[in-house]
Amino acid sequence: MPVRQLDIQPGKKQFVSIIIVSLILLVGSGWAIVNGAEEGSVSPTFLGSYGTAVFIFEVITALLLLAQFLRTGRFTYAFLSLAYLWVALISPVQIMLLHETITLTPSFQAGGTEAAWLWTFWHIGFPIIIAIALGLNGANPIVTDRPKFWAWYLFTAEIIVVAIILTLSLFGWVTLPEMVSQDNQFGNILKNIIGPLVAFTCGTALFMVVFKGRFRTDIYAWLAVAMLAALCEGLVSIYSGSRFSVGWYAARIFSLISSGAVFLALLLDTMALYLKVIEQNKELRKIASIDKLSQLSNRREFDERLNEEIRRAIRERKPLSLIMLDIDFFKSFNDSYGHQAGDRCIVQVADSIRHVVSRPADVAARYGGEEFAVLLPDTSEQAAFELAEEIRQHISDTPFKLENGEQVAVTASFGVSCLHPTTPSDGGELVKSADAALYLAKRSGRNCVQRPTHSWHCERQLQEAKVDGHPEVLRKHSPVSTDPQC
Ligand SMILES: Nc1nc2c(ncn2[C@@H]2O[C@H](COP(=O)(O)OP(=O)(O)OP(=O)(O)O)[C@@H](O)[C@H]2O)c(=O)[nH]1
Repeated sequence: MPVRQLDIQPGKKQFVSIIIVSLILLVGSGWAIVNGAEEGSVSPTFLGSYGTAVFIFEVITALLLLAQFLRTGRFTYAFLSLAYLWVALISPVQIMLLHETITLTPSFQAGGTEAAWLWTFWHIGFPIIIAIALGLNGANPIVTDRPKFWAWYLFTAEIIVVAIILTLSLFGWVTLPEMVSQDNQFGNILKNIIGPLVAFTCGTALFMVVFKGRFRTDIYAWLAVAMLAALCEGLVSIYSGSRFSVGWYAARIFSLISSGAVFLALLLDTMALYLKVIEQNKELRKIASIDKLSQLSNRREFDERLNEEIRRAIRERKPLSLIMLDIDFFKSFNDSYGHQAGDRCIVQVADSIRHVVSRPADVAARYGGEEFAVLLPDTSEQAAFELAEEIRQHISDTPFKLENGEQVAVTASFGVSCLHPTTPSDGGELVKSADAALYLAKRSGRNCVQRPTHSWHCERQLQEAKVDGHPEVLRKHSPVSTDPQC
């Protein structure tokens, strides 16, 4: 399903930049119209760089706009992309025809007139397609849920049309009216008909972009600049002298601005979207890993971190400890003071855990209901035991305040376990033993900390010996062992 919520609105800085560029375009065109007929230096290398820049800008802009179409399904973006593809396909050939020798190769019957006609197709086709694009962008923009199919269909159709235009222009199969004389002077058709027509279509497209697009997104805002630049190019072309005149150079620069404006907007959009996605990913990760009530890690995050820490402890041959704790008589607390008070009590216990557990590597989590777990990497059983005792003390020293001001004592029971993991499945073993110790704490009268039973330790040592292949330990713990400790 296409995503439609990622349009970036232009900020204050962008509006200021748009106003500055527009003013430069208007003042520059005024100047170029007055001085346009003056001869400039003939620089065929300028044509090469200009052609390359236009082609690259147009191709990338067309692709980025195509991506917008595939994302949103809006036909406006499809046609905007077609407009830029149109220029990308026609402009290299047109610029090659202008290059020094004028003819592309002798087998092509093409020259200055064909170049001028391709310029016409380029400069009239582009604003017409832009105007169509904006015409499709009403209050209820036309969208499709099959953007890929339409992309293939529309792009193929345009490529066929361009192929026909290029073939007709390059092979001399049709005789087009002369527009440029032998000495590169622009003819009457170009000056009196084509130039004004280009200016008119660009003006219409600019009107559509401003009144339909209303600067709602970066793309529409910079598209307005692009169309203003295209309009300036058309106007200056009417008044410029010949190829390589001052006006001709100015028109080429406006053409570059027209090509680069949306390209720049799309680049800025892509950057902004990239940063937004990173931000949202972080936010999503946080939402997915935090328990809403206690703001500690949730069970999912705990399980993930347990696996990670087990792997790390195996690698680094370090101990891993776990504290499991459960609020005492929580059912009767809920029954006596209500579920909401119960919730606040869970938050208070979580605060006590947070107060004591401060190492960044430790993971304090709500394991489920009124049960919590604290994972302590690189921590011995004795250190974990002391930490659990500290949490227990903090919880029992912090009575719960009811809404009527009455204070209620809250306690919790703790199970502590520690092991030097040897296999990834030891995560389950660690939880099981801490849980067993917690059960022991409940049976021993609650509000206390317990470790796993001695027999669990012996069994564990036996397992480790099997894994490490220490026969002496195996012998010590074998069923016929006379070791009084086990
Ligand atoms: N208010 C509240 N209660 C919860 C929440 N999650 C679990 N509980 C309640 O916690 C109670 C846990 O009860 P039990 O498992 O019997 O344990 P207990 O009453 O604390 O008894 P001991 O653990 O043996 O001390 C149940 O009544 C659950 O409904 C929660 O998010 N909020």
